[in-house]
Amino acid sequence: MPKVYPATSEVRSRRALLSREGKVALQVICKVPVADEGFVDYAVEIAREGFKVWSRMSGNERGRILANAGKMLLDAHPELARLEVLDTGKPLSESGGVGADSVQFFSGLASTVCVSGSYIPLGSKAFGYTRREPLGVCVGIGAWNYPNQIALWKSAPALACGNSVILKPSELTPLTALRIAEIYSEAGVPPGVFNVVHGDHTTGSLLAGHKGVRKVSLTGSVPTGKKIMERAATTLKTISLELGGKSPMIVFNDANIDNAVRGAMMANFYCQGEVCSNGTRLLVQESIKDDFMHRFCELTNRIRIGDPMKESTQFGALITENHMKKVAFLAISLQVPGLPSCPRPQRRCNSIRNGFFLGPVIFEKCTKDSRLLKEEIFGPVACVQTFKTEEEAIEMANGTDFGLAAAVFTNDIQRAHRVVDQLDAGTCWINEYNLSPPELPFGEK
Ligand SMILES: NC(=O)c1ccc[n+]([C@@H]2O[C@H](COP(=O)([O-])OP(=O)(O)OC[C@H]3O[C@@H](n4cnc5c(N)ncnc54)[C@H](O)[C@@H]3O)[C@@H](O)[C@H]2O)c1
Repeated sequence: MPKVYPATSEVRSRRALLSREGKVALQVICKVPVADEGFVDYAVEIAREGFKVWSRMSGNERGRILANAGKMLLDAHPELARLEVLDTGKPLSESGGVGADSVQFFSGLASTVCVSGSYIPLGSKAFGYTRREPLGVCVGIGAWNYPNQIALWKSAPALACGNSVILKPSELTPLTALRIAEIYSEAGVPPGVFNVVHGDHTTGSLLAGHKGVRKVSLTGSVPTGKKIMERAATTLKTISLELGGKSPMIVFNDANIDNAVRGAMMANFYCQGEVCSNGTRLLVQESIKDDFMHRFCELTNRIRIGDPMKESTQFGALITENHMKKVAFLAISLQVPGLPSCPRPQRRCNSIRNGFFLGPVIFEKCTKDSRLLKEEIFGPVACVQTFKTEEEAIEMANGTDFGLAAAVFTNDIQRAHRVVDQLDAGTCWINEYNLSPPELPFGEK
């Protein structure tokens, strides 16, 4: 059952919304309580009780309940998508049922991979065996860009393996987690097994350091990852960190250029560029650069920016005013010298008053030591560089501290795998970008 805690202080979720008439309004859409130390203790206690029940059930029973939840989450997709738009400002067309497929996938593994161990014969007189056992209370701490997906990607495998979960969504996007908790509960997940605790970094820090918690999984920034690592070390708990990115997308001159441009659009402007794995460093072979840029700018100029609740909108608002200012600052003031190659959509954004809108920007003259190429911007800013040889492309691609993702676009299958083999990145795509089904692992190397 979702727990409701009395408020000690409040986080206000403030959003710029475009109404159906196209008018813009800044409004408070909800207030959520911030869990303090007492509430965190309470949540952990409840989750420990839930764990006793859930971990004793067979994998098959857990799988059946999770399969129910997966189906109910899919059915609730329109409602969850609208909540996600309210939470994030991203367009409805991109707020799809991401995450429900993960619950369905892990429901199928609950009675097999999640619980099975191995049998090891030790001669005629003995044998040994290994068991996969649930850890206990697992905490998920989420970022604001994909609240629905993060809640489900974190909870589905943990629940399938018999753990109980406390989810702390980002303080900027509190809405979907509560609806997800209701759906889990209606699907048959026992009380105390999936719990939502709201709050900011103080609540996250309390959870990360809590002695009753066995594991913390964070999706967030590198600085937060370091802090959680420190806090978790005080009680020697296991952690998983899904952090930031500055990923390369390499386009060779034998690639299908239309497909590569489609990939570059997905890798930079989907979800207003607020995607950790985005290919924001576009490395294009010199001989096709003009053709690539022409088609890339043409498609970028056609992006439909506007009311995120409209089905036809492709590009919504950034998460907060502060984030918009940070993205704009990095994008505009750090590019020296030269103007962006494709600033036209910016003019459309300027005509939308009061919203946190920032149109897509493409820079094609990025200098090697520019901060634009080094720091995660987490907004709709693409940086194009050129290379001459395969070796040069690999060296440029690996010139980052963030080894999250990468992609290679080429029609030469041998080259594709040869280059991927040398890329220092967790997820590598070939002639694709940001494809992340639940069957595949996702994340850092
Ligand atoms: N690799 C991935 O899968 C992935 C996916 C989405 C977003 N991200 C990354 O997330 C970042 C953007 O999200 P954000 O701004 O919400 O990140 P953030 O690090 O500011 O916050 C993430 C979460 O951590 C909590 N938090 C902050 N400080 C904390 C602390 N000291 N102790 C415990 N919890 C704390 C926040 O309340 C929030 O819930 C980007 O860097 C992006 O690349 C990564």
